[in-house]
Amino acid sequence: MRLDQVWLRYGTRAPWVLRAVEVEIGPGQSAVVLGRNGAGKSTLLQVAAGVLTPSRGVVRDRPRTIGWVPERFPADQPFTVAQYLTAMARIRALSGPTLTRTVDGWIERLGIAPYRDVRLPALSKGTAQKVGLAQALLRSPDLLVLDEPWEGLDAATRELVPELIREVREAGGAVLVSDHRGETIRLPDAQQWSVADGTVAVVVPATGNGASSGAGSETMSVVEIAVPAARAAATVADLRAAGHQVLRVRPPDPAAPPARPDRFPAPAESTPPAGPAQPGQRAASVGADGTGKVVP
Ligand SMILES: Nc1ncnc2c1ncn2[C@@H]1O[C@H](COP(=O)(O)OP(=O)(O)OP(=O)(O)O)[C@@H](O)[C@H]1O
Repeated sequence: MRLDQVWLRYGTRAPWVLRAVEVEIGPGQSAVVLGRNGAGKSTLLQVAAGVLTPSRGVVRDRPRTIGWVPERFPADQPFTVAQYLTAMARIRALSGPTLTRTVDGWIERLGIAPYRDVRLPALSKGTAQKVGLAQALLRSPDLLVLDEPWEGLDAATRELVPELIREVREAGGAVLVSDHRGETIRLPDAQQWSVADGTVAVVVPATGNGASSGAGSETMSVVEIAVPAARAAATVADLRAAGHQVLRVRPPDPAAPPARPDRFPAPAESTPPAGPAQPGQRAASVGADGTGKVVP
């Protein structure tokens, strides 16, 4: 799945929350979405899950079966846990003994059996969150999107979350998860998507979860280039066609000085050799303000 030049704002006069975002994730991969409060993590996840439609740009190749766990499970519904999960399982085209087995299995695994006949509004936040997790996993998702899944969970279930993520990945699903508690230290091989100022910077780990070009173990070079804003989209297309991975295009920064040809000195003896990129780092961007990173 790829977010292609995605922009989003909550109203025609509202400020942009996401600006020219370019990220992608493939089957079996996971990414942790990081950023300060209000940076746009939930917005990004909702766009990925199809809950929000981009104001501009497109989401390409979104998988068919999506498990979506919002930051706050909407527990204001007049059903018991069992009724709710059964209805959700039907929506996911389960039926008969498979439906019963699946619903019972998740109720058991997430430790919510004592609450199966309790109505959703009466649940604690943590138990409601578990119901939210269960409904997302009733059918093995091709894309699992978890917004702050650790919030309100007890210790045992917090331990379970990385296991659930691993299982989805092993079944070929992709996983996006936001985290402001630092819990994603439990997901060492996930990509990191850092959201700031409406843009997303990507760091791919050296092993285990590389992006689709599979160059995770190579030593990477980072090339920064500047293009006129009007040429940004075409340049991205050219770079992709040439086999480079372009993960980000920075929007114009009005405060930035105009790019000058001498901003990036030509390689010369006096130029200190660039160190290797961070292990596994494959950031790439073409900045309309003139900065960016392209990795072959
Ligand atoms: N439904 C909405 N209507 C208007 N503005 C919104 C809406 N949802 C979010 N925003 C605004 O969009 C910006 C990004 O919010 P978002 O919830 O995506 O950030 P976040 O990084 O997930 O924050 P947090 O860590 O606090 O959950 C914020 O300025 C927020 O106020």
